[in-house]
Amino acid sequence: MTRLIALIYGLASYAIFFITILYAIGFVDGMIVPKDINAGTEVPWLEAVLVNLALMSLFAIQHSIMARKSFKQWWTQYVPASVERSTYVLFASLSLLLLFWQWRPMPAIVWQINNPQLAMAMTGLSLFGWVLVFTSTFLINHFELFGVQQVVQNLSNSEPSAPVFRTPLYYKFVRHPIYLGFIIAFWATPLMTVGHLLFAAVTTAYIFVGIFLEERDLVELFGDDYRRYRNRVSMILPWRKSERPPTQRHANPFGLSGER
Ligand SMILES: C[S@@+](CC[C@H](N)C(=O)[O-])C[C@H]1O[C@@H](n2cnc3c(N)ncnc32)[C@H](O)[C@@H]1O
Repeated sequence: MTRLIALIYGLASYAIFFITILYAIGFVDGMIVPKDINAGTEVPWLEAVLVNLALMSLFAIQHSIMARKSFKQWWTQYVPASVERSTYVLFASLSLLLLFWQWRPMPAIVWQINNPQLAMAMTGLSLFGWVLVFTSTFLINHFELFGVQQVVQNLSNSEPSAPVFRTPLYYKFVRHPIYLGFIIAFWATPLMTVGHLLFAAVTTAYIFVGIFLEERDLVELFGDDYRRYRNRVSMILPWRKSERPPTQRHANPFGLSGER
């Protein structure tokens, strides 16, 4: 019975996440949803900046803290391990929904593309970013990332699968295609307002902090496999890294050579 409740909870959290990500596309790209990033009542700019920063910080803090191993160890004393990931997904979705609801528009224009073909190309590029995000989650393990695999395994009384290091397709070119997808989706817009710029800049900065924390955990989890991968494949932009032995990189972090 408890396992069935866990499954229903996991599926409900996944459904809320799915609605949230669809809303996020409409919110950022100004499509379909009732309130997008430039909609709503205008308030004094200082109030708008403070409220928007607080909303983004709430998401960032929740998202970073709940993803750490030490937090999970403490938290699973109170929450069954099988629903830990679903709870994380649920809290992240709720903090994003709060952001969409309470976001204060800042409509001053930073850039605007008036050429219809070019404007459409920018929106297309943003949608390509979302496709990159979505498809990359399947390359890693979509249902494990969003907690569904854990509640299904728990229902069938099987052991949770150990994390597997994967580098398929996009992961051969960049280490963080999901984050690259978000950056493209947030910056490629035909109408960049001050509010949208604040959103794109803060989330991009947060992504780089997230990468730092995530890679620390990945090195701990996968050891030399991840270190070698990091030496070989670039972080976010798909250009080839010059291959150098890892020892030389550590010994000589500024790339200064004593050789003449
Ligand atoms: C939201 S995903 C982001 C993945 C990656 N940073 C990206 O941008 O595509 C975060 C989860 O992916 C896992 N992860 C990241 N890279 C991975 C890889 N190459 N293989 C397996 N899991 C990975 C992390 O351990 C973390 O649980």
